[in-house]
Amino acid sequence: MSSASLKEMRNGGEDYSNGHGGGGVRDLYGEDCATEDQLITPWTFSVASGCSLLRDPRYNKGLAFTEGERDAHYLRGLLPPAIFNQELQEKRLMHNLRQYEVPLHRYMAMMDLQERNERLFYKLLINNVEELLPVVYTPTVGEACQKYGSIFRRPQGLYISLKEKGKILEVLKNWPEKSIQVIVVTDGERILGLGDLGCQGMGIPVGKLSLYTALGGVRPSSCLPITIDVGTNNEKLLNDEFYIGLKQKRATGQEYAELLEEFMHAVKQNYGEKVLIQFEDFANHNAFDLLEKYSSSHLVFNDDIQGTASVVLAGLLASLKLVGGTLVDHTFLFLGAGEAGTGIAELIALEISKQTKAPVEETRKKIWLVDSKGLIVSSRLESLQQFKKPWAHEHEPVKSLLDAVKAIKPTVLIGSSGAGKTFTKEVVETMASLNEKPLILALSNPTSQSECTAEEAYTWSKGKAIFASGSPFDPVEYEGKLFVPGQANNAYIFPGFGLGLIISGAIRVRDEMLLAASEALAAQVSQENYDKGLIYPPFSNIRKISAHIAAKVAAKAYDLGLASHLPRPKDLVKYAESCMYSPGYRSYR
Ligand SMILES: O=C([O-])CC(=O)C(=O)O
Ligand SMILES: [Mg+2]
Repeated sequence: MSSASLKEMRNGGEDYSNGHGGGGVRDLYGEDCATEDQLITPWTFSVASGCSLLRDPRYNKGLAFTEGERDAHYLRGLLPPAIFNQELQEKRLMHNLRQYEVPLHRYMAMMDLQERNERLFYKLLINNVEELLPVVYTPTVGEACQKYGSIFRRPQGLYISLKEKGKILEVLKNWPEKSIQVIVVTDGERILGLGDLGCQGMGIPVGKLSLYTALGGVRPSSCLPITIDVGTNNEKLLNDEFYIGLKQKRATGQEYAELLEEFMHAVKQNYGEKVLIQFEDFANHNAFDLLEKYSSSHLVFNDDIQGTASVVLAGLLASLKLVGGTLVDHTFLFLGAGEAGTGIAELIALEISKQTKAPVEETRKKIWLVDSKGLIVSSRLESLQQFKKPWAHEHEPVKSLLDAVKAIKPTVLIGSSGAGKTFTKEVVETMASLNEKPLILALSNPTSQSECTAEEAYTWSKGKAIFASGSPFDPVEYEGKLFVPGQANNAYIFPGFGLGLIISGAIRVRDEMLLAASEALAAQVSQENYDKGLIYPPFSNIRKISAHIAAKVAAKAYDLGLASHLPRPKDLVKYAESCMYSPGYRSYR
């Protein structure tokens, strides 16, 4: 197939095919935010090329190429005669997907689609979000990471290993897209509640970024998934001949810190100050340090600490409509004092402090955490890791969760330990005996690590519990009544949060922005949702929800003087909506 050059460019645009294989129909995104309409004409040029156009997922439309496009782009004979519109393609693919009974097969079919026809992939994901979220994201993505070595086909992100030390800037330049707005990076040490999956953690940044696009409307071309490979301590992977990562124990200490430092520096040098770096699924011992170290010099966000905190706070604020009172009337008990547990605890304390004007040192006293050694109390202070110290309140030692529930008498019980089946029948029954409407959140992912199932929460509490979980559960019928569990997953927050940072050109993340995001999400829960006992709105409305979250986050960035995109748009919700990527096909004629 010959490749004839047929450029129609205005404004002296440049060829973004960047020497990594060319051809196809290319478009230029010059602006940080441009609507789809703006993107169609003056910025489009084409390099007619049949086969390479069909093989370029960003521009391929498969059977949806029109007669005219087939003529203009040398596609004649490369496709069967039928022409399908995108709706028919969507219908066909959804039909095919539903034939697979094994969730991992659905995941693989979706990944194939993403690599074949990106717009169709996003069309499916956006229009069938409730059905497909569990496929491309939690829980199936967890299994995909566990088996990533054997299902690996094409690299979907950048791999930066110890071998690239000293060359990270060059590695970043190998990525074909130049205008990056969001990076999700993991070092694979704590993938969901599944532990150290090393280099195979790549499924997580890929999955999170596909939600940035589908749920938050961030353009796919400006998203970059990265896995940092410093080895793994997972013996099974080290002994697996199909393992795709470095076969060595994890580098730690200075060696680790130096690689991360080089990475952070290279990212800023290559993409500037406004690129958002989302840390994902790092182990506790690195997550807190990295966030603290880089939050004053980079635009960084830790999804497991801050995103989870924001989504849980939103659920708590919304739940007050069902249980009454204000936040300060509640007592909180956590099982798990890692990133999620302490992150959520701190954000609750900040919100109570904001509402009551009491200092945060005081408001923390309503919040108790249990870790693997029992209740965190002041007599343990010396031996506690730094991030647990603020939660060491005066109390006698308590060993088990059940005893802690009995001693503290919480109104809200939150599981964030990554360990499944830890909310036992006795724990749930005790919560129900102490409270008219106990709030029980089983946040650990994927489903196998959930502290209890939705069915257990409802039956053991005799229908009294208000329940939400990190991984999705189906509705449960108990004594003739249907209970619909909520999904307290950070996927509600990070896409809209990131969009808010992008549209305002924010240069730093602040806690006030997280509080704003929580309040925005809570405000999206409708009376109809409350009537069903829900404390989160359905994911089917997520794009609208994300626009509202983005608007509140952007507003905060402007208020705090951290926004670099001036002037401030008048209607931030409308502006956020206008910036969102939409996956409809564009005409190449
Ligand atoms: O990925 C998810 O479903 C939520 C999350 O960040 C985690 O569990 O680490
Ligand atoms: Mg995570």
